[in-house]
Amino acid sequence: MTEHLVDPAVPRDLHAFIAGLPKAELHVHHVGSASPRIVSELAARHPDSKVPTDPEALVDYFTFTDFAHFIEVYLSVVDLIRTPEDVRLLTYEVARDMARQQVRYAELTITPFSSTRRGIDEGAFMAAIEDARKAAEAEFGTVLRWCFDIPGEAGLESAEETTRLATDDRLRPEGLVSFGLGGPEIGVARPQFKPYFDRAIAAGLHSVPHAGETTGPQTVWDALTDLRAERIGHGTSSAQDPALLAHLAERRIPLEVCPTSNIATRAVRTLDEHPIKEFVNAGVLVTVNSDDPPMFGTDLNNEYAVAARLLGLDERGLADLAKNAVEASFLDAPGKSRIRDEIDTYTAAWLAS
Ligand SMILES: O=C(O)c1cccc(C(=O)CC[C@H]2O[C@@H](n3cnc4c(=O)[nH]cnc43)[C@H](O)[C@@H]2O)c1
Ligand SMILES: [Zn+2]
Repeated sequence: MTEHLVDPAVPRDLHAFIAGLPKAELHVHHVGSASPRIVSELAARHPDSKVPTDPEALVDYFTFTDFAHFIEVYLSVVDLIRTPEDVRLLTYEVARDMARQQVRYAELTITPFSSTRRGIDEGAFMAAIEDARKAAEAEFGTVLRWCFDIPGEAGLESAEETTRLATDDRLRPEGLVSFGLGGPEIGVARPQFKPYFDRAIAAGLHSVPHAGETTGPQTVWDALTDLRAERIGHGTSSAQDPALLAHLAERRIPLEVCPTSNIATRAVRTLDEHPIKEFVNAGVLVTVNSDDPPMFGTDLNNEYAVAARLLGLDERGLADLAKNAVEASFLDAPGKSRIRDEIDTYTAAWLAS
């Protein structure tokens, strides 16, 4: 366990339980998962980069004044990924870090536009992520699936390119299950992306846009109505609208909650002010996720510890939280059953010991 991530308000044995708990993660970004180890390796390949390689300097570099600053730093890490081999390394090593946390299944959000516009060949990009996915499953036992997201701030050109890459049968990777929308929300209205989501949904992809992370509940309504969202990335501001919470609960539309991310980007002031408990009390299906873990100084295990504290969860409560992510995932029924059974077996053995 990483010592700086041990929350003193959470008993040590609950941290240990979380560390071994089989988990699924539904909201985690590809480039945003590059650990200091991975960043160092990429920076060594591309020494002209301004991204620091020293882990201590990286902590400062990954301290954000607001969401816009976060995106600026994020893009400097994107600039480290220049070749298909960089893409493969990043993807494979991210899976290794997930496996260490007992992540059995992850839907990883990838922004292919950022790579293709920087000159990486689109076919080689798809081959690199697929090669890493297959190797990770065989070697680490972690099943990866992809969400391709539009970087909204990059405009409709990026929406067109992302939709093309996600729906062209000659390119579309086998692991692709969903279609997203990320980046800043302020000034980037959701409805303009409706035609692109319509095409992606028609091609069989699930709709999972970010909404309500840095803007109000209307953005979540827009994501539901115009983008036909099946899950909401963050959805934090839903707490301001009781009718929206009731709608999410009634339709079983899960929220992908990322508590530490919301503090790091200053979308929420403190963890104690985070509305996760309001979501649970309203009957919303809550999943807990790490978003851009090294950039936000967290990992998935820490997010479960945060949830344990904010929601007052014991081992059974944490197992139910892990099962929420399985239920909300786009895994097939046998895949869901397998992870649920593993969670139950692990929890029963832990409680019996
Ligand atoms: O690649 C480019 O050239 C480019 C140009 C303009 C804007 C962008 C982006 O906005 C990239 C943003 C990208 O950010 C990702 N992301 C990562 N973490 C979060 C998050 O916590 N909330 C929202 N978005 C996030 C996401 O994958 C975006 O697509 C790129
Ligand atoms: Zn995100």
